[in-house]
Amino acid sequence: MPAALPASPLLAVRALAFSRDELPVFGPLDFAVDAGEALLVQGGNGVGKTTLLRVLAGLLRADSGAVEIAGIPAQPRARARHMAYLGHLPGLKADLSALHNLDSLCGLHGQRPGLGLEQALAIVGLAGFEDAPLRTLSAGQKKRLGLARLWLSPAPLWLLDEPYANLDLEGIQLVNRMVEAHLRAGGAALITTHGAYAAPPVRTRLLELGKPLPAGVPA
Ligand SMILES: Nc1ncnc2c1ncn2[C@@H]1O[C@H](COP(=O)(O)OP(=O)(O)OP(=O)(O)O)[C@@H](O)[C@H]1O
Repeated sequence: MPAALPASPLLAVRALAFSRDELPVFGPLDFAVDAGEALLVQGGNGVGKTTLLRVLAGLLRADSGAVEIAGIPAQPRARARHMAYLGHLPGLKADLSALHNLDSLCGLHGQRPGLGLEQALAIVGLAGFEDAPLRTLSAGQKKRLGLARLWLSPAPLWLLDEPYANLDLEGIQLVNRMVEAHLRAGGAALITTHGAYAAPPVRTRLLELGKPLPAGVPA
């Protein structure tokens, strides 16, 4: 009997590079993330963490390199099915209520079965805020609404840009519990952070991005 082939990683990145105005922002980078695993993308301000996640999400085009999702080249349809992106601007509308925001995002990107919108709001501590317009929520409450959206997403690969920003201690623990449960269920997560202070206790790889020196600055 032939030996079983190893399964492809959920995300595989080869020689991925991105530059702006011919100045390198990151890369070439090679890494992989398996199901059940987190990749912590670390580095100081301006090293390219957000840019990397936006390239992976297909929001920016890389100069060179390849991105594969479960062994398949990351075309827009594969990205839409497999990736959920939580960024600084999580695609929420200021004049819609918390519930309507979730409803419209689930309509666009899908919703995992067996979990209601109100239930997701309660999980992130927003019970009672269903009808509140987004513009009346605090920065941390908006982040929690983004987390409810994430929790409702059926996508296995989470791209989390500074998920702890604006959250209180209980919110930070909520993110870590969500990541743990998502990985236990066979998902994976890329998490950008300035430091290791809030890393969830899960199987984790590290990707340290370094700062490219500005032109004219001595090494
Ligand atoms: N829209 C843009 N136009 C031009 N340059 C940009 C733009 N966005 C980011 N940059 C530059 O690209 C580099 C990487 O930025 P990026 O936001 O990816 O860094 P980061 O590591 O996420 O930083 P931070 O920790 O401060 O959020 C920085 O030098 C930044 O100045």
